[in-house]
Amino acid sequence: MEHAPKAIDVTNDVEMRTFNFFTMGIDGHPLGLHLDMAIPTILNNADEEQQKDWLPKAANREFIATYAQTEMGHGTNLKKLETTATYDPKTQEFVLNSPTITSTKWWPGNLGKSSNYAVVMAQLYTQGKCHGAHPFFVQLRDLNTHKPLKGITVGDIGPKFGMNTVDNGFLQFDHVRTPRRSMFMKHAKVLPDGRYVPPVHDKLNYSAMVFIRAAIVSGMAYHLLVTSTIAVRYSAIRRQGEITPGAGEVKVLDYQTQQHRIFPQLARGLAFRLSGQYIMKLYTQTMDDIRNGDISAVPDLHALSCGLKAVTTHHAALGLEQCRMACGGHGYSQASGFPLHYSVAVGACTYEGENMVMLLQTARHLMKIAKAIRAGQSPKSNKIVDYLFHKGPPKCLIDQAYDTNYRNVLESFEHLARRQTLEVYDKLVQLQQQGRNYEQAWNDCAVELCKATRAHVRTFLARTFVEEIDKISDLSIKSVLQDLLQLYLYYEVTECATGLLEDGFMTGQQHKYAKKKIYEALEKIRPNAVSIVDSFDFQDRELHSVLGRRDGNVYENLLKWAQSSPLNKTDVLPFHHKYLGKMMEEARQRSKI
Ligand SMILES: CC/C=C\C/C=C\C/C=C\C/C=C\CCCCC(=O)SCCNC(=O)CCNC(=O)[C@H](O)C(C)(C)COP(=O)(O)OP(=O)(O)OC[C@H]1O[C@@H](n2cnc3c(N)ncnc32)[C@H](O)[C@@H]1OP(=O)(O)O
Ligand SMILES: Cc1cc2nc3c(=O)[nH]c(=O)nc-3n(C[C@H](O)[C@H](O)[C@H](O)COP(=O)(O)OP(=O)(O)OC[C@H]3O[C@@H](n4cnc5c(N)ncnc54)[C@H](O)[C@@H]3O)c2cc1C
Repeated sequence: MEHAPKAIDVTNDVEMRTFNFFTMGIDGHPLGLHLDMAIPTILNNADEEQQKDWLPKAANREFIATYAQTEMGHGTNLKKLETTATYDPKTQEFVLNSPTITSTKWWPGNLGKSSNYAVVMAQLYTQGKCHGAHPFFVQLRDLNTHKPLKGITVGDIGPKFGMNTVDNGFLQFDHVRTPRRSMFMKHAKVLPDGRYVPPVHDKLNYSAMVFIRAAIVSGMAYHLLVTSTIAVRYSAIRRQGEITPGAGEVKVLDYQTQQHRIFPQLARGLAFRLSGQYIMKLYTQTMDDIRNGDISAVPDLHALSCGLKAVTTHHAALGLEQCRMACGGHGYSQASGFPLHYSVAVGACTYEGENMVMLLQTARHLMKIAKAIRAGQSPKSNKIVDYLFHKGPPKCLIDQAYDTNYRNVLESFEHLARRQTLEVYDKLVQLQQQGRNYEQAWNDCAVELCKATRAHVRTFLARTFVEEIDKISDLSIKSVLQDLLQLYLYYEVTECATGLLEDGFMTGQQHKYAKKKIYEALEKIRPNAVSIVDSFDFQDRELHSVLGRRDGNVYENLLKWAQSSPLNKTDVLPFHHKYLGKMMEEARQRSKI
């Protein structure tokens, strides 16, 4: 063979991600931010010349870059970031500075020890005027010695709740000079003489955040499917108690309570997976549109990605905990894998926009739609929000036999989202009429605004699930997935029942009907549960779980796992006689006296 094939093509994004994932686990690694945020920023925010220079080197890993935006004092409110980048036309350089303690960059992943470059978000000053936060591509460490460059203080922020294989870091600039062209110039620009050229849309600089918010949806699907795999497999091994006295101990998966705990997580995982694919396609399409000068889809993408990010991370956090508790005492052991999966997954409730803040971003979008509805405007052929303009049935019809393709269930979700959106909009208007300014009124309505977003996102997730299952042509696969769909839809109906009952849309009888449909779905899913999770084809090394092993050999391996603990290297700990042994010996001596 002339050229032996390389094992991994490091410039191939998919190959690299797969390789990193299987070799470095799920709790992060030194290239995470480089691949997930720095490269997307270069792709979407660097101009052609900058891309030519930076992209091949980034893909080839000639440097490692991170995304340094959050500061000790501000993460959410980007307008108040304090790091400054002041343009000096004499030298055609920007001067980066961290004027206060709170301006210290804090949290960026892989900044602590690994990265030698960073995308730095800083307030751009030129010709005496501030133009808001803009991204700069800044070298932080020497390429040979890896020591911080002059004027740069950088380090690791210390252990965290989880993801401790990621070196999240801090960073300060003391009047560090960087060339004019280190500013990302695809959208906004600073000309050599210092003139500022604004972007066509002032949030295009935020596209890397939008990318991760969209990616998180599939990430949460992954976590939920992994942890429900562990819980289903273990529950099919674990025997405890009897259902029929004298008939022998049953697998705990046969208990209805156990199924009700685990199967909805499985169903939600699938729903998130399907919506995750949708939002990623929307992201790619919108970025292509932006490249072609069309920015019209940016607000829709932003609104949907924020809402999905918040809802899916929150439900994943709750679902993971249910899976852990479903595994009883062994679920609390690190051998279960749950501590690892949980601590990684819940980070996403916070990073890339704190969840409440994200829900409120989507609500801004919903309020604009409500305003248009109240003004009598027509929908704009937008698949995601048009339903808000339509009048649905006055009464819930979920218990009708003719509910083809769950139209009546979807209409119930739509009804709730429409009512919640319009009611909170009316309250916002009313409060302003009573003298509150918009921001005060907004804060007074914030909890209800978040509810509107959740109802809207629930509608989107459910509709996507129904539409995607409808497309499946293999009837045996479709039938299994339809059971999960049934569970998902009626479970979600009961989850938002208060809202549906509140205005008399749904009756108590219909609520009971939804519960009956849940129990029916649990029964249908039970015989297929293990095959369903096996079909995801997760490798044991992904699950990190003795309880979730594919071969089901739990007990023998649990014992081996415990025996391999460092504490069990010796029967007697080396310091035993110095402390506990001594204490007991002294106590025994005293009691003899
Ligand atoms: C197995 C794998 C498992 C799971 C994970 C999967 C993938 C994850 C991969 C890797 C994860 C690893 C590590 C994690 C990395 C985390 C990195 C970070 O956290 S980076 C820092 C993230 N920071 C934030 O998200 C900050 C949150 N704040 C904001 O985004 C904004 O400030 C704001 C809250 C949205 C408000 O913006 P701002 O104050 O600037 O503006 P206004 O409120 O006045 O709004 C003005 C106007 O603009 C609209 N808007 C805001 N943002 C955007 C946007 N991005 N795009 C489009 N439009 C936007 C806003 O809605 C307003 O619109 P208007 O209503 O006025 O029309
Ligand atoms: C694991 C992890 C990795 C991270 N990686 C990076 C990284 O690589 N790069 C980077 O730049 N950053 C990173 N971050 C930082 C992260 O993006 C921020 O922590 C996050 O955006 C939340 O911002 P905050 O910390 O300022 O929270 P705060 O805004 O201080 O939130 C505190 C509370 O205030 C509430 N709140 C704040 N503003 C409002 C509002 N307007 N309305 C209602 N409630 C509000 C929030 O809902 C929350 O309950 C990371 C964080 C974590 C945990």
